[in-house]
Amino acid sequence: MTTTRGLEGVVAAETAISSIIDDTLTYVGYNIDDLATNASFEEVVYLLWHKRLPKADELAELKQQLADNMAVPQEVLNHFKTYPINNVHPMSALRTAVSMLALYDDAAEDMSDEANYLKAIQLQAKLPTLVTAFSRVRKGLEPIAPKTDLGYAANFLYMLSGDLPDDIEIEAFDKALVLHADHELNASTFTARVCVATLSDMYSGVVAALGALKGPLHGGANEQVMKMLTEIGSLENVDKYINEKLENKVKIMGFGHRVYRKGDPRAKHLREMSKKLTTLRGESKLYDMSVRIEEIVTGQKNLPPNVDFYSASVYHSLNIDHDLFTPIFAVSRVSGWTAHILEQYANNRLIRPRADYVGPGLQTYIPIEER
Ligand SMILES: CC(=O)SCCNC(=O)CCNC(=O)[C@H](O)C(C)(C)COP(=O)(O)OP(=O)(O)OC[C@H]1O[C@@H](n2cnc3c(N)ncnc32)[C@H](O)[C@@H]1OP(=O)(O)O
Ligand SMILES: O=C([O-])CC(=O)C(=O)O
Repeated sequence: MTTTRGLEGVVAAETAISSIIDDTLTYVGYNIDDLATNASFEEVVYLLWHKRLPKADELAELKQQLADNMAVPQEVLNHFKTYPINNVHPMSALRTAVSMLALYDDAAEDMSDEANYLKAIQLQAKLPTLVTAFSRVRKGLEPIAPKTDLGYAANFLYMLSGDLPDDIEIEAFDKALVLHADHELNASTFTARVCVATLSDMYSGVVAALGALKGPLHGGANEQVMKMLTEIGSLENVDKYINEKLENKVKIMGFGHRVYRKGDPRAKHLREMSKKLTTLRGESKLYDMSVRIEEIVTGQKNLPPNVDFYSASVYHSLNIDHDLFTPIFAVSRVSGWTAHILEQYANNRLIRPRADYVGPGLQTYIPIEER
């Protein structure tokens, strides 16, 4: 048996949801550049779930379904109030809360196609409410109920701050959601598929995926990028800081990718948004620092930025707490996870690879008193 470390290059599933071919990302055959420029997040969610773009009435129906299902059970909100708040990362709170949601869904164990589609809607609708409610509860504030007349992106920003967001904020956040929605067989999506391939339920698949997304080598990198920018503090400090890290073989968060070689096509959209929003907020220093970091890392290591690099300064400019960046990634990616879970159920086979055993050879059991 030969081992492929990290399953690099291994093709482990067939999918009709998204593809990365020659550094081009498509959702159901639509180029990400086209979608980022033209599509709303709700359209993308419909596309991933139904493998086609919605007609106007279908989009209106989905928007209504999402708005109607955003409220979460009071028991789940009350549970947040019992957490040792200073020690709880919002990704851990979200992971726990999604697991708890299953307890209040009468159809959680119903494996029919109809019930599974409704679960996807429930999850997509409720994640923004969970993330924003947790953020408020830990600040001693009451959660804000969603407004059914707001779109998905606007509702998130509204529930977070209590203020109605302006058009620029809504457009930027919506685009960020579009860009993060799906990405072929990334680690969290693979995790979700492995979980539900045992014919476990959709909530379990999403809880597993949240655990995988949380790590700094995957979705957790966006929070780490902001931590790095904060530590660096000024444009003058960038060269010394980054060069020292590279010399010591410390990874620069937000750079590199397992699949892309020339570059992540999503990064340029986020770079553009970062420039616009940081300038608007009078914090263009963050953008300038990011550009200089990119010059050094790309120049020295030939590692282009990934989706997590410029999203950090974008979310910061939207006044979002830094440890909510990864939960926001989940709010978008749950669309991809649920699409992949539905695809896995539709043509399921248990995912069970082999391991190359490298431990000791056959040993004779020694009774405990003789060891
Ligand atoms: C949404 C997402 O998940 S996008 C990815 C988000 N993650 C990050 O931004 C974390 C930083 N990046 C990384 O850790 C990696 O580039 C990964 C995990 C994304 C992909 O990496 P892999 O394909 O596993 O490559 P691997 O980690 O083996 O690195 C290969 C070489 O490139 C180097 N390298 C890779 N990424 C980086 C980086 N960000 N900074 C510096 N060096 C890096 C490694 O040190 C290694 O060097 P070596 O061969 O001299 O030991
Ligand atoms: O595909 C990957 O390995 C990671 C990634 O960029 C994503 O999940 O968006």
